Amino acid sequence: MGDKPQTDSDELVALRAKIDAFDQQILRLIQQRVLVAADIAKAKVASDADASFYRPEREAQVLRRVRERNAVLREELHGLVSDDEMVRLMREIMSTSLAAEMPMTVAYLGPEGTYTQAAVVKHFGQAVRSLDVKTIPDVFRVVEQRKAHFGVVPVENSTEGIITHTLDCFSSSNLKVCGEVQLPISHQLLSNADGLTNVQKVYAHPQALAQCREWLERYLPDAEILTASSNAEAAIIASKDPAVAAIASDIAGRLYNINILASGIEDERNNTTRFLIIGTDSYAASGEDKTTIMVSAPNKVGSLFELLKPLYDAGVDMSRIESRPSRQTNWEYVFFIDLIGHVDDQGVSAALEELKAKSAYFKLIGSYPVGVL
Ligand SMILES: C=C(O[C@@H]1C=C(C(=O)O)C=C[C@H]1O)C(=O)O
Repeated sequence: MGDKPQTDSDELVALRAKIDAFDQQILRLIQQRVLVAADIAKAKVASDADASFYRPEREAQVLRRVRERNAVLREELHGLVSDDEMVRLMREIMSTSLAAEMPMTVAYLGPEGTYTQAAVVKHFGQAVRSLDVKTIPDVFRVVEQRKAHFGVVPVENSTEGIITHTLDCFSSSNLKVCGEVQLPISHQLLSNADGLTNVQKVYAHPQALAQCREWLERYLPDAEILTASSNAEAAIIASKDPAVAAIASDIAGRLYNINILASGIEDERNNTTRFLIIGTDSYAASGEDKTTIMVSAPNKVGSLFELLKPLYDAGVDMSRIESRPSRQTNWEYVFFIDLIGHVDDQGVSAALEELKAKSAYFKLIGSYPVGVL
């Protein structure tokens, strides 16, 4: 390396010309793809003025096909782009396309920098408008009031289990689940303190505190532990006082100008949170779907067994069951059940009809594509 500007070899010049030619094609194809999507939007509105342009089931099918086709292309071309990466790129192209037609607003548990916001971007892509609200019930409220097209709420965590607050919101809301997204969660200890010994207080959302309990006991046994309404809220508090630390994401650290004192402090590796997408509409089957229902069994011996029997008989897989107090009568429960399949699938709909007939209360919370990203 000398002072002279480097001259590119003929080989490099030729390879760059190849890249330029591909870029031209990619640009043209993206513009053309978006124009076709715009035609689809017009056709949808022509057949139904209230039609929603966004179709989660179709997007899931497109992304699944990208994953399958990419696996074939990797073989054929000895391609280097992983299936996950290709799906993410396609997610962004669809996101941009949708925003060009109909900018969508998605409400989430704020403030900016929460994991829920990261889940919004993962599911809808960067082009979506995200609207931060203060609480999980507020997410439901703004979607009900049509101030946002969709909402994203956390529902369960692989370390800490169910987020009861979210399930309880479904009891009093008629919103439908129309999607799910999983996000690996890695927590950082954010603080502008000069080393761990100078941290006097730690703020975090109760879920994050629970996911980092062992780490805190080991490395900050003397710090006062305090809860915040969200991890990003905790980060804001920590940004104002160097004696305070917050448990939050690296995104929150960058956003609020706080250093990372320790990273990956969650007790379980593979710590993952599952989020639900909530909206006002139901959608058709994507081919690989889940259904969530809320039921209560009549108050007599063996009734839960009786209630679930139709699912068992029809061979419908139950992937989760959670019980919550009914909030009507003490010691009576409602059950939240996730099934594999869509309510329009023949086996599922027949089994659900039977289950409904046997239940004291039944509500379909939604059928939605199994998360692709
Ligand atoms: C183009 C459509 O509408 C929207 C855009 C999609 C896309 O860009 O691929 C897919 C589903 C919808 O969210 C469609 O329904 O096919």
